[in-house]
Amino acid sequence: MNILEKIGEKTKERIREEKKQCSLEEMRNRAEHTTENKEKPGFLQALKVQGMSYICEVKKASPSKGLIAPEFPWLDIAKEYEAAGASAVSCLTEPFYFMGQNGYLEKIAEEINIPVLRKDFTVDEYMIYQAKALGASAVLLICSLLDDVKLRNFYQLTKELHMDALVEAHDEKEVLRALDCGAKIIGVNNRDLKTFQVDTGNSIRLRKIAPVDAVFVSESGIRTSEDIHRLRENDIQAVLIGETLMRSPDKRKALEHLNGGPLCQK
Ligand SMILES: O=C(O)c1ccccc1NCC(=O)[C@H](O)[C@H](O)COP(=O)(O)O
Repeated sequence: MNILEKIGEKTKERIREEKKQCSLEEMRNRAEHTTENKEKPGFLQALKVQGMSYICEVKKASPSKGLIAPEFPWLDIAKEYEAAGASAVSCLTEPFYFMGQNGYLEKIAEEINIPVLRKDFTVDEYMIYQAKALGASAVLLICSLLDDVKLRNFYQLTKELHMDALVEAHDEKEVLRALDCGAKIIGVNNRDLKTFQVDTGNSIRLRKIAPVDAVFVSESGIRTSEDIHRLRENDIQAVLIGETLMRSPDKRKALEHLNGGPLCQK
């Protein structure tokens, strides 16, 4: 089993337990009655800025790096990202490998006016209703964790709930599967899940097989303004950045440095 499969299995277990506290019917009901997000731009819309758009991640720990942020003022971090001009915030809710919590997402979504992506390992439709009920504007659908039927159904459910999905691929075949399910936002992860090595060349290579009108997000391992420049030159419209920002004491300065100047606002 690779790390993603392990996280997927652990997530299935976790959701089985969570369903005992709040059933699928109850979660569906909560999702359908939430009023959160009515005033915010959608996730897809927020990514359509001139220049590069930034999805900034609130991330305490990870399987590849262990503990990243021993001090973790998660709400202040999200507010700092918003003030610095981020297009969206990505919030980890996976507890066992990333030390995330649903409560972080819920409070962040309530307190900021940009969309929040629930960064979790969606393996059950329950998690999509739950994301909506917690205030997320978008969820992550990872191709390698889902068969074609689930990928399509889960994508469809995000649309029914007026959410967006970041559909994540690691190779050519998965980019084609993402497009096939109707994805408008394709994320390519630059992290090799066997070695944890990152190579932004992976998203540049795969950009070429997605249509120009798909919003293409390069995820993981983005460290320098040169990385951003090269991604932008290769028609990549958005980046998802965690560790580099989490380790920067001044998020605005770090983002402006990466971007080579202030971020473009809509
Ligand atoms: O971050 C990890 O170590 C990791 C390992 C296995 C599966 C997923 C993993 N990360 C999830 C992400 O996609 C990243 O948090 C995100 O792209 C930001 O990456 P980074 O900027 O490198 O922190």
